[in-house]
Amino acid sequence: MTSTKGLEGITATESAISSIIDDKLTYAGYDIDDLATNSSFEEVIYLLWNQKLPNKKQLDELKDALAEEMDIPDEITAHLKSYDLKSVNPMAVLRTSISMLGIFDNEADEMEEESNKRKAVRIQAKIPTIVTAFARIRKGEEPVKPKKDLSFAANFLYMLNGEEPEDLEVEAFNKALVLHADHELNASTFTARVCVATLSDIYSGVTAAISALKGPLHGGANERVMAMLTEIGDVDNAIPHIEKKLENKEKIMGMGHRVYQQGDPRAKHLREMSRELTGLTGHSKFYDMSVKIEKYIKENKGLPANVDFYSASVYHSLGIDHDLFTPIFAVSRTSGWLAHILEQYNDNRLIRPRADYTGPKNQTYKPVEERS
Ligand SMILES: CC(=O)SCCNC(=O)CCNC(=O)[C@H](O)C(C)(C)COP(=O)(O)OP(=O)(O)OC[C@H]1O[C@@H](n2cnc3c(N)ncnc32)[C@H](O)[C@@H]1OP(=O)(O)O
Ligand SMILES: O=C([O-])CC(=O)C(=O)O
Repeated sequence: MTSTKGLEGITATESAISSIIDDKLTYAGYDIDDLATNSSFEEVIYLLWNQKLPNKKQLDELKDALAEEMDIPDEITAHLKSYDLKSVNPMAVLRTSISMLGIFDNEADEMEEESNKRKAVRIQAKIPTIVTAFARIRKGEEPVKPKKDLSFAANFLYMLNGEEPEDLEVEAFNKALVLHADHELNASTFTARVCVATLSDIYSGVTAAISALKGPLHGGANERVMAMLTEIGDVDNAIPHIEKKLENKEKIMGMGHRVYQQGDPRAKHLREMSRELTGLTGHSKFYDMSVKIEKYIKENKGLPANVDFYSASVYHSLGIDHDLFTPIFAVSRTSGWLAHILEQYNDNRLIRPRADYTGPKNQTYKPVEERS
């Protein structure tokens, strides 16, 4: 047997949901540039789950179904109030909350397709309510009930801040949701598929995916980008700071990608949003630093910025707490995870690769008293 570290270059499944070919990303055949410019997040949810764009009636039905399911059980709100709120990691809270949500769903273990589709709507609808309720509770504020007539993006910002957002904020947030929604067989999506390929339930699949997204080499990079920019503090300090990190063999968060060689097509949209929003909110220095770092890393390491790099300064400009950046990624990526989970159930086979054994051989058991 020969193994490939990190499964690099291995094609592990067929999928009709999204593709990355020659550095071009499409969702069900639609170019990400087209979707980022024109579509609502709700349309993208429908697209990922059905591999076609909805007509008006189908879109309205999905919006109604999401609106119907946005409220969360009181037990989840009580659980969100039960933590040592200063030290808890919001991704750990989210991971636990989605798992707990399954406990309050009577059909959690039903495996029929229609039941799984109902649960997909339920999970997608409730995840923003959970993230925003937690964000408010830890500040000593009461959760804000969802407004069922707002768009998905507007509702998130409304539940987070308790007031209806400006159009520009909604537009930016919607675009960020669209850009993060799916990405072929990334680590968290693969995790979700491995989990449900055992015929475990959909809540387990999403909980597993959240666990994988949390790591700094994946979704957890975005909040670390912001920590780095904050530590740099000043545009003139950007390159010396990066040089020092590289000397210490540290990775620069938000840079590099397993699949993209030239560039991540999502990054240019987030770069432009960062330029605009940091300019409007008096945070231009974070954009200026980011541009310098991106250029330096490209020239010196040949690595492109990934989706996490500019999303950091975009979310910061929207006034969002830095440790909510990764949960927000999860709110969006849930749409992709659910699409992949449904696709996996639809044509399932257990995912079980092999390992090249490198440990000792031909050992003989000795009783503990005889061991040195
Ligand atoms: C949504 C997302 O998940 S996008 C990715 C988010 N993650 C990050 O931004 C974290 C920073 N980036 C990384 O760690 C990597 O680029 C990954 C994890 C994204 C991809 O990793 P891989 O394809 O496994 O590449 P790997 O980590 O093996 O790196 C290959 C080489 O490039 C270097 N490299 C890769 N990324 C970086 C980086 N961000 N900063 C500095 N060096 C880097 C590695 O040190 C390694 O160098 P070496 O060959 O001299 O040892
Ligand atoms: O595809 C990957 O490896 C990581 C990524 O960019 C994503 O999940 O959006």
